[in-house]
Amino acid sequence: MTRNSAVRDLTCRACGDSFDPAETTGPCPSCDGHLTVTYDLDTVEFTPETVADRRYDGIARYAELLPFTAETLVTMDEGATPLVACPDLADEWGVGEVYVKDEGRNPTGSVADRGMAVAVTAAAEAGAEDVALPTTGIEGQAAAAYAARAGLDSHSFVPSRATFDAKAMINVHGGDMEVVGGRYGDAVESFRETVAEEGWHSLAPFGTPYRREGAKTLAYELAEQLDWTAPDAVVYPTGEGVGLVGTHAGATELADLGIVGDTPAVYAAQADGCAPVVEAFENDADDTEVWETPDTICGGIEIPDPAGGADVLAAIRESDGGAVATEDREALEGAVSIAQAEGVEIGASAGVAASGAAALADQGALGPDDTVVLVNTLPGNAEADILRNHLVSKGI
Ligand SMILES: N[C@@H](CCOP(=O)(O)O)C(=O)O
Repeated sequence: MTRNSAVRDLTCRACGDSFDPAETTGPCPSCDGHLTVTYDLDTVEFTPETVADRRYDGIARYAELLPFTAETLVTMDEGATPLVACPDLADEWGVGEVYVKDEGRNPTGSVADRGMAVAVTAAAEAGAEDVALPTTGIEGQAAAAYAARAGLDSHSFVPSRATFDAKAMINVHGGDMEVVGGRYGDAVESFRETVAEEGWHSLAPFGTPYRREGAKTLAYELAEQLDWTAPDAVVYPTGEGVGLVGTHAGATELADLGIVGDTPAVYAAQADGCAPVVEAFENDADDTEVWETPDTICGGIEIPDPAGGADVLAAIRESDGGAVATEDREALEGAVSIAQAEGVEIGASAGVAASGAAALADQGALGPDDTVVLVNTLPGNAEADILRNHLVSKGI
């Protein structure tokens, strides 16, 4: 058996239609909306005790709440990343506890590995030979790695500004890459023009229901690492929204199963040079509008038209969270100060989570009794040049 027998169907968030997962892999066939994997939670055996008995450390540890069995997953033990306490930050911000969930310690060095493990498994199960996606860089690196492991060909559409490391590693994994001049929006356009024509299996964010499924595991790990309690707040650097939406979905499942009492408030952290989610949140809108002039040093979250905009807004409202934008300078300062005070190396996008959390603490949204988690999406040394240039610009 390859599929988890607890999976009920794929349900469309927009029109409510449901589909057999054996017959559909992409967006909703009725309306092109986002499909969500639903489970018969009554039949799921998932408790702290059953999890403790598992012989897996990575995401397969939580296979009862994933679409495929542990033995079927295309996995490199992604997940099982450290939750690092940052007491100096907690003191500085006047909040109870601060942790960095260090996703830079994943097999290809980013949070994208979680989703890609499940999405590439789904592609292989569906008999795909080629997978394709638009990417700011790290997701393409992860897709190329997992596709290589599954024996599939991968095609990444990457804006020229993506980091050298990510582009190089796509090639090192044998992935095909189209480097598109311009910014991420141009890469998405080029992807769309090609993917249908070639008949490739889409790994685009929300173009498959399965990246979100892998992203859910971050919430299970947080709960397990905090002795099966939910943190009060998770501050997530947000681009397309897969990570934040998946984290909220995983936390909601744990609450529905009665394993944790409440879900964390999720906060979308963005750079003020490209903050469509923050703008929509502040305007009480249900969906994002295209950000016409995206411009931030944090290339991984420079997403002017997030595919998951409506899903992110629903998740942050449902969880009593919010959205916060800060300047690039503050984000880089946040990343550098965590490296200097706590020793933890985080990337520029996670710097946005740090500066965003500081702003939220300042506004009183995070308080002295709160346990706050910042998600670090990739290792600091993948963006060492950006971080060091910030120091140079300060004359250090
Ligand atoms: N890609 C981001 C991380 C979060 O992305 P999302 O598309 O899941 O919102 C990064 O590079 O930091």
